[in-house]
Amino acid sequence: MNHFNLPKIDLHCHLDGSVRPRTIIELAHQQEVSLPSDNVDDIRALMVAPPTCPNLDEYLKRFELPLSVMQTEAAIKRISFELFEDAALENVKYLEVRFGPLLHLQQGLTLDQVIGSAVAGMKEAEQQYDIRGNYILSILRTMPKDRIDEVIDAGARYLNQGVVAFDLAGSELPGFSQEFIAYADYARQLGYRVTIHAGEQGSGQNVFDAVSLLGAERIGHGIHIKGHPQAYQLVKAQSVALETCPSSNIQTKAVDDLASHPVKAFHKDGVLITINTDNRTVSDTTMTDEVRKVMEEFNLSEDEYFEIYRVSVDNAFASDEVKAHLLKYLP
Ligand SMILES: O=c1[nH]cnc2c1ncn2[C@H]1C[C@H](O)[C@@H](CO)O1
Ligand SMILES: [Zn+2]
Repeated sequence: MNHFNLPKIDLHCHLDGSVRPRTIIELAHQQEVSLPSDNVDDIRALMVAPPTCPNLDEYLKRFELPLSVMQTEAAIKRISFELFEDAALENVKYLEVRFGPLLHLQQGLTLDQVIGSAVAGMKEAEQQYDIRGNYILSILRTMPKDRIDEVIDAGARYLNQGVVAFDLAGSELPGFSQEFIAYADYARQLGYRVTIHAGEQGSGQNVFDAVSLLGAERIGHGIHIKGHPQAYQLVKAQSVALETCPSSNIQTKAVDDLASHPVKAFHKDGVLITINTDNRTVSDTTMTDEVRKVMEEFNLSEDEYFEIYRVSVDNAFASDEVKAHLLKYLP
């Protein structure tokens, strides 16, 4: 099986967790940001979360370095372009990238500049490569809530022209959904689709709440619906697709190891699952690696791979035209 050649779809990939280490060094020089080292291997070592991360919060510390150089329009555009380029070069045909616009305001950019630069980088890559994409705007659950509506309003200018969805990311506390009902409602009213990180660090109840209170159509990770019958049934009944990210799930201790990842059991039982990277640099991975790991660990046939590919197409926040294009890659 040549996993590199397979057409692939990544629905869960963070911009700031997928920056090339060499780009960090070049941008730091240009921006006169001081780095602990100019050696690409040293920088990579600082960016990649160790397999021994005690938890998600430890993993999230790896984003500070990339974010320090992602505060100008040119840097955001370049990093967006390079992410789509890297994905296209390993046969990813469709990529949904997410990031937190509020994390990019440290040097005076407006939200429109931040979102516009990310979209511009993606569009440039779409012109050059056989890849299509969209952006998802993430709100960090631990940040003050006073500017969330501004993010939603700023992104609305790009809706269905590069921006498609609203997400909640960052540390996951029990019952977080209650605090975000009004924001998710507002985003849905304006036409955003909704996906929420839940059941990664937290319990299956968080998945239940994200679907029932926030209207999540997809769930980032969702591992912990295992062992929570109500959440499991709701996800199945409402055909909510799970964006699983196997390597990241091991690093953050959402699962002990790949063998105990529920991805195959979910798939066999009719839970909609997709395979994604989460963070290409922080999790030191690619779509080729994620697909290979899952297929080898669980002995998936090519037919089973394409069943999962089809779930990704069906649940992508893409236009009908893009979905029709993606279906052409099925054997
Ligand atoms: O796997 C994750 N779970 C929760 N939050 C995450 C994960 N990966 C990245 N993030 C956070 C850190 C980033 O700064 C933010 C926006 O991309 O999203
Ligand atoms: Zn994520």
